[in-house]
Amino acid sequence: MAKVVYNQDINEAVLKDKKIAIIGYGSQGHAHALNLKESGFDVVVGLRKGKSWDQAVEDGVDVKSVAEAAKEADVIMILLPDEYQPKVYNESIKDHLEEGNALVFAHGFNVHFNQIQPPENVDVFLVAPKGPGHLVRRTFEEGAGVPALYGIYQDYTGKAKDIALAYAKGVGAGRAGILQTTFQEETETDLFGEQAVLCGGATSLVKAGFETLVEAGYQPEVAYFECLHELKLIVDLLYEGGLENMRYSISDTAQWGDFVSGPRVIDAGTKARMKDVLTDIQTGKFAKEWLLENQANRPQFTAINNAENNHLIEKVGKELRDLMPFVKQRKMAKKEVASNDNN
Ligand SMILES: NC(=O)C1=CN([C@@H]2O[C@H](COP(=O)(O)OP(=O)(O)OC[C@H]3O[C@@H](n4cnc5c(N)ncnc54)[C@H](OP(=O)(O)O)[C@@H]3O)[C@@H](O)[C@H]2O)C=CC1
Ligand SMILES: CC[C@](O)(C(C)=O)C(=O)O
Ligand SMILES: [Mg+2]
Ligand SMILES: [Mg+2]
Repeated sequence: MAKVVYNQDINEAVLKDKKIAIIGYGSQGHAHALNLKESGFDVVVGLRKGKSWDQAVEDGVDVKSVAEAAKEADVIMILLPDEYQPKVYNESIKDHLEEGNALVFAHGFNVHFNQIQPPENVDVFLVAPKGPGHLVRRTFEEGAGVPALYGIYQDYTGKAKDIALAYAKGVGAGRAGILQTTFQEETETDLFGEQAVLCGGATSLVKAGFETLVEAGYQPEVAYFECLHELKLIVDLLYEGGLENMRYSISDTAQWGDFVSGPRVIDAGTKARMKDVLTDIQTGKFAKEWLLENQANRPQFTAINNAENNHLIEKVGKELRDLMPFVKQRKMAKKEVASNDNN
C-alpha cells in the first residue's frame, strides 16, 4: 500500500515562521486561506479589486494586490483558474519571487503542460486536495478534512517536502490522509477523473437516465428524484463503506439489477472511450484545445454551458429543491465569477 501521511506524522514548525500568499479567493482559495489562518499560519490573500476582494475583506483576511502579496510572502500558492494563471504569474508574481521562496499549485496543469516555467532558485510543489474547495472548507469546519496529494517538482531549499506536508496539514488534509505524487500523475489523473467519472461521466449518466425516462413518458419530477436527487444518497453510502456497503443498504432486487444491467450501460465500449479520453490528456491534446478555447474567448464553452443550464433537468430540479429547505445551495458564486470573466 502507498504511504499515507497523517497529522501526527507532520511537524508544521517549518511553515510557522513563513508568510503564505494565497493568490485567488474562489473555491480553493477561500478554503486554503481560512483553513490555514485558523491553523495558526500567517496568511495574506492576493487579488484584484472585485467580488472576491470584498468577500475576503468581509471574512476578515488580510487582502492585498497580487503583486504586493507575492512580494511579501515566502510561500506563494496560486489558486486562480488554471487558464488565467500564466498571465497573472507573468505580470504580477514572477518578478517578486526571491531565492528560496516556494511556488505552489493545487493542480499541476500549468507546470506540467509548460505554461509556467518557474525559476531554478525556488521550491516548486503542489498540494492538491482531492475534493471541491467548498468541501475543503466545510469539512475543516466540521473537524474533518479532504485528502490531498503533494508532489515536488523542484526542491531548491531541501525543505520542499516538509513545507508541502505542513501546508497540507494546515488546510486539514492530514485528518484524512496525504499521498505523494508527481506533477505528471496528479495532472493526468485529476483531468481524467473529472472528465470521465466525477463530473463529465456523472452528469452524462444522470442526464441520459433522466432523458430516457422522460422520453418514455414518465413524469420529469419522478425522473429527477430517481436519477439525480437519489444519487447523492447512494454516493454517500459508497463514500462511507464502498460498493459492498451501498449494496448492503439497497434491496436485493436493486443489487441484482446493478449486477446485470450496470455492465450493459457502462460496457467495454465505455472503457475503450475512457482510454481515448486518457490518451488525449496524456498527449497534451486536451490541454492544447482548452488553452486555444480560452484564447478564442470560450465560444464553445459558452454555447455548451448555456444549453446545459437550460436542460429540463435543471428547471425541474430547481423547482423541487425550492420545496426542500434542507437541501441548501451554497455555491453559485464561483460560476457567476466565471461567467463575469467571459463578459
Ligand atoms: N475547484 C476545486 O475545487 C479544485 C481546484 N483545483 C485547482 O485549484 C486552482 C484554483 O481553482 P478554483 O478554486 O476552481 O478557481 P476559481 O475559479 O474558484 O478561482 C476564482 C478566483 O480567482 C480570482 N481571479 C480570477 N482571475 C483573476 C485575475 N486575473 N487576477 C486576480 N484574481 C483572479 C477570482 O477573483 P475575482 O472575484 O476578482 O474574479 C476568484 O477569487 C486551479 O489550479 C484548479 O485546478 C484543485 C482541486 C480542486
Ligand atoms: C473534480 C473536479 C476537480 O478536479 C476537483 C474538485 O477536484 C476540479 O478541478 O475542480
Ligand atoms: Mg480534482
Ligand atoms: Mg481538477
